[in-house]
Amino acid sequence: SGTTRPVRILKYVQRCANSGDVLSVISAIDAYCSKVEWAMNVGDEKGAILDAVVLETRPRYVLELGTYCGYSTLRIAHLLAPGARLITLEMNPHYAQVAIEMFRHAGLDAQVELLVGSSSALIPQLRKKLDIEKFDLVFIDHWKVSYLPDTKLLEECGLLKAGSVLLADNVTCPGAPDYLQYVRNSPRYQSQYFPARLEYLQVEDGVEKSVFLG
Ligand SMILES: O=C(NC/C=C/[C@H]1O[C@@H](n2cnc(C(F)(F)F)c2)[C@H](O)[C@@H]1O)c1cc([N+](=O)[O-])cc(O)c1O
Ligand SMILES: [Mg+2]
Repeated sequence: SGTTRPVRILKYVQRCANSGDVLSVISAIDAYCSKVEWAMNVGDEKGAILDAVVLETRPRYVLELGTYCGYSTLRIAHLLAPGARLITLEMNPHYAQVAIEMFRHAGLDAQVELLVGSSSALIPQLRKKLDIEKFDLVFIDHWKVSYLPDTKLLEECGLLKAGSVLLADNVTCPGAPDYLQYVRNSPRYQSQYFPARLEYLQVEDGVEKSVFLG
């Protein structure tokens, strides 16, 4: 039909979730994607791991690679302290528009800064463009082949400091083997794996938390 999957998810949220209530938006997305059609949101099980890492990190500056419908953006934004900044990168303008509408429905559009473009174009501009020195937390959930090159780009651009936390989705399914090998074998990272099911399915996945040591 004429709509895209993100648009169908957004319409369901706008119809069924209470506006201004981020938790009802999050559960509406999970309800739709578990009952009606699967979508690549981090989901509730891995989302709870993301929540725990956000709460323990108490980040002031957060970067997300891969906004899609904004599900994980909302989970993160909901747990940030006032004054913290959440930057999310999306290269598909259509997905970006859906995400902005999703943030509006949740009442969090003022809490999130969404940039549209490729990571290779945007990451080198972040310091100058956004006046951000370093990120305390990076949630990586975009193209799996981009995890490693973009992590190296974040290092080269001086956007990580000792203690910066990288949390990567899907390191088991679909998998990011070169990224895993890098963060698990580099002396510059302390890495830890959290097994969890792939969103909305009985398939094994997991997230990798890697602390940059400087
Ligand atoms: O392919 C998956 N995810 C790819 C996710 C891709 C999303 O990240 C955006 N992006 C690309 N580059 C940038 C940047 F940063 F450059 F701006 C942003 C893309 O436009 C898309 O919205 C995936 C697949 C499965 N699965 O089970 O197949 C499960 C999952 O959880 C997944 O995340
Ligand atoms: Mg994912």
